[in-house]
Amino acid sequence: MRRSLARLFSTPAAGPVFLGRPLPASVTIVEVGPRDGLQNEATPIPTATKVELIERLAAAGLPVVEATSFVSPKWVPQLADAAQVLAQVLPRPGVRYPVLTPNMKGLENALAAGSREVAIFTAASEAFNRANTNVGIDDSLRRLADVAAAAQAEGVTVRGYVSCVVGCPYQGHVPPQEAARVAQALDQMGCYQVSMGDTTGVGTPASVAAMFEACTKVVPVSRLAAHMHDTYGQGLANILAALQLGVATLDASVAGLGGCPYARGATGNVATEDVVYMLEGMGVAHGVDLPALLGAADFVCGALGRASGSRAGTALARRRDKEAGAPATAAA
Ligand SMILES: CC(C)(COP(=O)([O-])OP(=O)([O-])OC[C@H]1O[C@@H](n2cnc3c(N)ncnc32)[C@H](O)[C@@H]1OP(=O)([O-])[O-])[C@@H](O)C(=O)NCCC(=O)NCCSC(=O)C[C@@](C)(O)CC(=O)[O-]
Repeated sequence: MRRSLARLFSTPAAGPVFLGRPLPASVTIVEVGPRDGLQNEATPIPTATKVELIERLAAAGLPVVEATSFVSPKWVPQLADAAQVLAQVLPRPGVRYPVLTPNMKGLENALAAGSREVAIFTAASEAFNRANTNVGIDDSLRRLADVAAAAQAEGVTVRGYVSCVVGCPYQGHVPPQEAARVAQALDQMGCYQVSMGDTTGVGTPASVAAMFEACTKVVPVSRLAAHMHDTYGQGLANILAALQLGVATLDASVAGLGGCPYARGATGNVATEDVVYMLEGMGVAHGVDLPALLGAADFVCGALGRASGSRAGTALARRRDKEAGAPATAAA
């Protein structure tokens, strides 16, 4: 598989360049499949399956695997086993397992479960934020400031999320300045990074670039991440737009799993396999072992009884299986 991929791509001589402009030499992929991917699943998934998925993703070289959420089990029943998941995941050197915490109760539960990194979340859309967390944007920012301060007092790292950064299922267009205002508020709370979420995948490279351009006026690009859903098939194009602006942290979900329970019709994040394939082809270092990632995708798709949502993953798995059946010389 590695040799056959190497035959597809030529390595750029002096760092990755696209249309004459440099891209980040390396990116960090934040794997959100076990949290964002599974939170919307209607059928209960055994804790052991979640734990095995997380461990397979970590073993595939993903340095950050968002493991679960300490949210209300009434709101997101699928992740009610958050503490058990964290208790069972084996620590792995160099890998972090952040969890979502919407409020102080979530933080207390996460700390009690031994979490060392949490993510707080709000939205650039008033209506979505009320649907997702029962409060408006400014009230949520006040609540989250307390959560961030309490986490930091315990030495726990805090990441921020802004949802609906270009469009909202309830109120439509979201102005870039509003996304930037909320990103700046999270940045000022001491979040080490703010991940900008196109929750329903309605963005296009133009709207995503405009949003990031507004954000980089108030938050350094090194502290921004792209969290693109692929509902309208724009996920990779939107990621490319973000990369061109220097965004070097990309959220993605193995097999393209996911969707937000409070954004009806939204499908999963851009698939990790698709992102890795694009980065590989463009000469951007990503640190992920693609065959191991394909193995994790096979595992979760088998457990959920469904086909992968990743186009690259599906094609690569077909290629892998063909090569495995072919004589060694033919696969060289
Ligand atoms: C924020 C709340 C809790 C407010 O929900 P609320 O109902 O307003 O909460 P409350 O403070 O009034 O409490 C009501 C009950 O919930 C309990 N409770 C309260 N908090 C917790 C907690 N943390 N853990 C466990 N239980 C909790 C609390 O103890 C109480 O229990 P009762 O007394 O009735 O038995 C709720 O709205 C919630 O959990 N929302 C989370 C929704 C969610 O997880 N959405 C998906 C994640 S965000 C996302 O996917 C977007 C993202 C990040 O991926 C980026 C993108 O794509 O855009």
